[in-house]
Amino acid sequence: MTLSIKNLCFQYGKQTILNDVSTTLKQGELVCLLGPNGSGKTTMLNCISGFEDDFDGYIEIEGIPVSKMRDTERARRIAYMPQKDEVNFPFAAREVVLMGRTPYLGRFDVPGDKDHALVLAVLEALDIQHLADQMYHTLSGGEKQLVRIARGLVQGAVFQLLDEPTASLDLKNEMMVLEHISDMMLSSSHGIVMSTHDPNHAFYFAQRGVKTRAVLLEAGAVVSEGAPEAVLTVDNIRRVYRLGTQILSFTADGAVKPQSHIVPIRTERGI
Ligand SMILES: Nc1ncnc2c1ncn2[C@@H]1O[C@H](COP(=O)(O)OP(=O)(O)OP(=O)(O)O)[C@@H](O)[C@H]1O
Repeated sequence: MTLSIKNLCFQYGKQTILNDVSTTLKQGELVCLLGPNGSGKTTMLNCISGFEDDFDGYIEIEGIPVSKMRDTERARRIAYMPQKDEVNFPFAAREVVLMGRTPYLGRFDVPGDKDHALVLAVLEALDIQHLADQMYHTLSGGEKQLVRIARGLVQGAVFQLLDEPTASLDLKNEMMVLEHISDMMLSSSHGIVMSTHDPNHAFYFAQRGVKTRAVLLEAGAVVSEGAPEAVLTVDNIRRVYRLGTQILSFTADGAVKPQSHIVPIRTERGI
């Protein structure tokens, strides 16, 4: 299955946010969506998920426009983990995760044993089972993030859109989420778009053997896309972020291949 984005343009009022973006996401492939603050990453994910529908261009799965799909049909194909969301009612974390099963329930159905078991399994996989009965609104930012990731996972959609899933996570939880995403990619046929501010995430996934593509946005347009080493070069990063970097290579314990690692050196303010 392929998710195709063709000539996507989006404006807020008169401000162009996305300018003729075309790319694809195939099952079995992970796209790291990178770009400076305000370059349009979240807006692009909002358009793909159907959260924003007032765009020009096409977003299709196997030729069927996502905007023409019924909500449940779309939710079975695309799960969206937004950067932030407000759950305004006093739900326990486990109930928030259980909401991911909604696309599989009829209007008057209640979740069954299988749904509850899946929720528990995902909470355990993310090592947050101890949060299950805590009220969502009382969780820390990082804990909420993990609960939202769990909700996306139980949704079981082919395509997963993750908006900065590791923002506000501590070092260990960031690595755990990266490991979980790469394990999921290696053991199933999901397609993932993950926006991130850390280009090293793309190198990490590629090094783990995940079919990884980097897409670099600047001011709402794709400036480069392809294999992480081809996109995340010193020149491209200087051009897009106005940041001088060095790319190091190291071989992690137990790894067979060396992994690249971008180290920021200095900004190029005023240039
Ligand atoms: N509701 C809105 N109304 C007007 N402008 C908006 C709105 N939401 C976002 N924007 C603008 O759209 C542009 C792109 O925002 P977007 O959140 O997509 O960028 P981003 O690449 O995800 O940024 P970040 O890395 O900071 O999360 C920004 O200039 C932002 O100010």
